[in-house]
Amino acid sequence: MVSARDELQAAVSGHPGSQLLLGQERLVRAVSFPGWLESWVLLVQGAQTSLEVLRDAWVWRARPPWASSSQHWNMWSICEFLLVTLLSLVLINYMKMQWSARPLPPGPSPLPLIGNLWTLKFSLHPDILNQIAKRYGTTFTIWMGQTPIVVLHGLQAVKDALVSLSEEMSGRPVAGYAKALARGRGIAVTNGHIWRQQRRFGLSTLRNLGLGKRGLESRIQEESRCLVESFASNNGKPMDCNYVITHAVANVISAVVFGHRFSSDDVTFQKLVEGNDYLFVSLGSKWGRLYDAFPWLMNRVPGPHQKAFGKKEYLEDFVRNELKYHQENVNPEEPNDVIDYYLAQITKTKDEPDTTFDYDNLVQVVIDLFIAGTETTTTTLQWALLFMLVHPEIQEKVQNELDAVLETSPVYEDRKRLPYTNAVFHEIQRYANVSGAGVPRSNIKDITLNGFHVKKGTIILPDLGSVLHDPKYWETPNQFNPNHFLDKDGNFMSNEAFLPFSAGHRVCLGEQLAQIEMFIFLTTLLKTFSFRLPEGVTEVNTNYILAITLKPHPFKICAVPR
Ligand code: HEM
Repeated sequence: MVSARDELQAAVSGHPGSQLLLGQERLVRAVSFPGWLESWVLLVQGAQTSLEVLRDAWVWRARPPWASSSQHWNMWSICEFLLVTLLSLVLINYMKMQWSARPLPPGPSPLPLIGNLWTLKFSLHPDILNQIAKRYGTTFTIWMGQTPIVVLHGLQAVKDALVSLSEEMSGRPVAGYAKALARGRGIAVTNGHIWRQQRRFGLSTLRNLGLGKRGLESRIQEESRCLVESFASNNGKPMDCNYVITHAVANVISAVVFGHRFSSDDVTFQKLVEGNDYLFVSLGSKWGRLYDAFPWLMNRVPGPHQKAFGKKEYLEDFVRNELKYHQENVNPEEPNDVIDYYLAQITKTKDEPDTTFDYDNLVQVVIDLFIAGTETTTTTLQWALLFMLVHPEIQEKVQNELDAVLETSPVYEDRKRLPYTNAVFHEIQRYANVSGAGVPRSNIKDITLNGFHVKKGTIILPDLGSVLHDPKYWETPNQFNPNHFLDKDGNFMSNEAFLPFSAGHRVCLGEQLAQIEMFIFLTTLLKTFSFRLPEGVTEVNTNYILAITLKPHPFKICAVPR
């Protein structure tokens, strides 16, 4: 076989323009798909030849050796060559995308390099995904740049994958940015053995913490009393409730993981909450996507992603300090929080060769619980208060039911005696749809989805928003309507399409904690205050802001004591 270098040399000794064309020709031959391997060899050879020509042109400047004294390097040829090379590369890239799209479910045609990013407006907008589903059905493919994502739309498609193929669908795609932040540790962005061990530990610890007299519920009740004080201190004046709710929710997680709460004046705690918030937002940012695409480069350039790494370090130091305190002061016989349980687990498993329980994983598990549990719950509670402002008649009906039923501080068990309140809280979660299009998964084995063969390792997005608004399961999917959860006699009625926490092996780890928390916070607040719009304000924006969660626009609220 004649090597690229031999061909180049032959060309150099021949016609002056032929070496320019050689690289082009190889690139064009690569497009004609002789086969994957051959195609790549030609592509690499084409690029190599082209680079060598350019290098020589640079070294010899305006006078290459084959040129006679009157012949000068023609800049036009270089420009022409570069243009054709570029176009060829774009064309190759496009054809490769089309080629790899063949076995995947149908979807809008991707553009070279950017895929469907333009159509998607560079994010996973629920309305756009709806439009695509109308055209291509419940299982379709979109391209985020060069990466195909199979989207599952509506309850049936999501259930067929997450529930019927729970094990196969239990992978999490871990792109560059999340990987760099979590460094392969913890629960939310790990896979395989490490994920299984850490997740199992997380679940059993949350269950253990729910029991006993210092159980989760009494901690949440304690926090709800502090939240009431924060609202009350504003004396019914207009306030932005984001800050107080975020602190209350972060304090519940603090109680779970560190075993104690923090005063909202505590500067270190404020920095923890702020860092946690920053990291969560940055995970969904454009800088994060740039990092996914060019990790080597992004590691070397400044930007908000570098700030996120700094915040992550602060969070890690914070957790390590707590860890040290626990090691020095806590009785291992009486575990009281996640750190205590984890330390006991490290000791218990230290001689097991395949153990993944160590201090680094401990730190990441704690951070995962903070990141996954704070923003989602805070945002849902914000939506809850916003919907109460927009639907004062619903707020009043809930309050009447609470007055009639509750005599003492609410406990989660009370939901069974409060069917209307329970229905309203479920409807808040359904309608708010804080997880938007959901969290991506990947399949750990080859599977068939809706008749399409999907190869192991494909990114699959179970669109949870489409389930929570699936017209087959909700009478008025686009209206806030508590009747979605009530039967004709006014009893609470569950709905199989209520999946805000997802489903299957990777279902939200904090589902129960979040539900208890939201129930106790909201019942306590609505029993104590009437929530009203500030005087003179007649309208509220109920559209969402598309961040990593679907967030409400900032709003002011008056908490008037009842
Ligand atoms: C309203 C509140 C919440 C909502 C709507 C929510 C929703 C979700 C969703 C949709 C997922 C992705 C599941 C999947 O991969 O399909 C998830 C994962 C997760 N959530 Fe939540 N969540 C909430 C609260 C919490 C809380 C309070 C905690 C912790 C205490 C928590 C911890 C986690 C963790 C650790 C994961 C990753 C699980 C894994 O990858 O195995 N979440 N959550």
